[in-house]
Amino acid sequence: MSHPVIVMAQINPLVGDIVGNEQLILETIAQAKKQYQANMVVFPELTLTGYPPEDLLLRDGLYLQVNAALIRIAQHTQDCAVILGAPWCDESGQRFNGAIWLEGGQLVARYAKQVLPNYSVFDEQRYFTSGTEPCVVAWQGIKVGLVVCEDIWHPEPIASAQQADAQLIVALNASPFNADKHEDRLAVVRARIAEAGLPILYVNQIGGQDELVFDGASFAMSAKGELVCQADAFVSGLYPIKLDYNANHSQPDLGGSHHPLAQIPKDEARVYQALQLGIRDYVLKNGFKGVLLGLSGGIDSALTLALAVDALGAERVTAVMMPFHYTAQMSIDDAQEQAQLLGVTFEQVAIAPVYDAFDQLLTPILGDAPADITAENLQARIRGTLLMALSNRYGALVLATSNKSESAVGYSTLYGDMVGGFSPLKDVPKTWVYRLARYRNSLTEVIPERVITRPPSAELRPDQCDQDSLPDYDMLDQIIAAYVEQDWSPSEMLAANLADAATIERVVSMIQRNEYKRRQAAPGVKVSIRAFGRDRRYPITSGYEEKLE
Ligand SMILES: Nc1ncnc2c1ncn2[C@@H]1O[C@H](COP(=O)(O)OP(=O)(O)OC[C@H]2O[C@@H]([n+]3cccc(C(=O)O)c3)[C@H](O)[C@@H]2O)[C@@H](O)[C@H]1O
Ligand SMILES: Nc1ncnc2c1ncn2[C@@H]1O[C@H](COP(=O)(O)OP(=O)(O)OP(=O)(O)O)[C@@H](O)[C@H]1O
Ligand SMILES: NC(=O)CC[C@H](N)C(=O)O
Repeated sequence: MSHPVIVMAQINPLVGDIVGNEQLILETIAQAKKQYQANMVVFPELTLTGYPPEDLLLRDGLYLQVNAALIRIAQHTQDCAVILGAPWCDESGQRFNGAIWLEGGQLVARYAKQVLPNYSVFDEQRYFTSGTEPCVVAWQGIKVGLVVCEDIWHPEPIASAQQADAQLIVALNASPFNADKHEDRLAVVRARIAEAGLPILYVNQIGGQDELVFDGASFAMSAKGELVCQADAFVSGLYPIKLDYNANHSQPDLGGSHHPLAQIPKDEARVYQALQLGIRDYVLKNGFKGVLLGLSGGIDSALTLALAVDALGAERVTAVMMPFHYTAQMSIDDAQEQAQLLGVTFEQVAIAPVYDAFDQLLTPILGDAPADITAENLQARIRGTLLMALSNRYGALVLATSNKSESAVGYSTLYGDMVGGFSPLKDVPKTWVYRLARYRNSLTEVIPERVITRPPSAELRPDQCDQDSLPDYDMLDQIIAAYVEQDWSPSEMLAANLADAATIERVVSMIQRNEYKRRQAAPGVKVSIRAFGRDRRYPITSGYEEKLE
């Protein structure tokens, strides 16, 4: 008996572009047939709309486009089954998150996702009704059960497919990245295999979508829980797997793939590549020619620049140094050196004339007050205005450089260094900014060593240093992780010795007070278990306080 070939299609759809996604699906089917003689091609969750389509799911027109595309795609399934993700809407207006089986030119079966995630970044109960039935299809002498993403994180959907005689589980996923997610997925699929004893094919999408990045890293596990195929992370690709039958043909299993098991990057490399893909897809999918950013000689803008160049190529990146009286010569030198090392266009615009003009206009109103936060923020806002002017003229997106530590405590200027369309380091704590900078330099040195070793400063007043206003970053990041990601109380932080009582209370209060700034901040890639943005929804106007008991 021949061994049917199943191809996992790890692709990068564009949310809302149903015609473009149909084209990508058709090209992928053609390639899977030609290159691997595929008998089945499996795509990720909501392939046709991309994930997450959010309120596009509320538009009637979306379903018309999806249905028309399905009819056209079915024409290409005469000799090969195609399983893809698409939403549907029934006569009563209920919407379902579907896995669609196309074969022999027709729609053979349609499965409705049973477990709809509604936590963290997910909002599926806003749109979809849960399915209640398994969907098991006879194919090439075996029975194949379909599930969709969150289904696999719970025992019941696979148990019900098994009761309906499924012998192989095919899971369509849109599973967003966080630093631990790959291991979590392997563990969850192993747990399902331990319960059901069925082989599982896990197909994930890749690509950036606003605040999410999908890492792919699709895989297949045999009924014994062995990894028989591991796709690469962060790239599109086709991964063929042979279906093996044993002697009596009753117990099919997933056999080998000629594709060697991919190495999934770890630690800093993993986070760096996620950020790189998130930047690339945000910029290109939104139609920008390139990016620009203020390069200050500090570590945040240095890492942002390195990421941008790795994501887009040096020719699409411009760095702008905008010195003022408080800018040290070494900042200018280091910025220039980094721009040269990376081969990006480097512009210099001194901001003193603009600052003086503002000062002249404001003095009659404000008087001769000593330079305070007003003067500091003015410098940041002049820089923001200049960057936006360049953006308008060149069609380049401005990258903001704030990190997660700064966003947490509001250590950035509204309409100043917070300007920008995308904020790559938004979910990267300052301590990780250093780790990622060192990691990038371990590949090739693109960030001057002094940028990494000198104490961080906003250079908005003479001899300013971040640690004049903030606790040490090691301590600050521990408090932020405990409060924002782990939901610890101040008392728990004190008991764990994260800092002294006054520091804990001060940082917690700063995090609470600065929701208004975060709500106006540009989006950025989620890489942690809880990012600011959709993943953490707090009121801006709030009287809630949390103090030490
Ligand atoms: N609840 C609320 N809802 C809406 N808006 C609210 C608000 N509370 C204040 N505001 C507005 O926000 C203003 C205060 O915010 P903003 O003008 O940004 O100013 P502010 O937060 O007072 O100061 C900026 C801070 O960021 C630091 N910084 C700036 C630039 C770069 C860096 C760096 O190292 O990366 C650090 C700087 O040293 C300073 O500590 C208020 O004047 C008010 O207009
Ligand atoms: N002299 C400058 N020229 C160009 N851009 C600047 C300048 N000063 C500040 N900026 C912009 O404002 C952002 C915030 O400034 P800040 O000094 O906090 O960041 P940084 O210099 O990158 O890192 P660090 O906080 O470690 O010094 C910078 O990342 C940069 O984009
Ligand atoms: N699209 C989904 O259902 C995703 C939920 C799932 N737990 C994941 O993140 O992998």
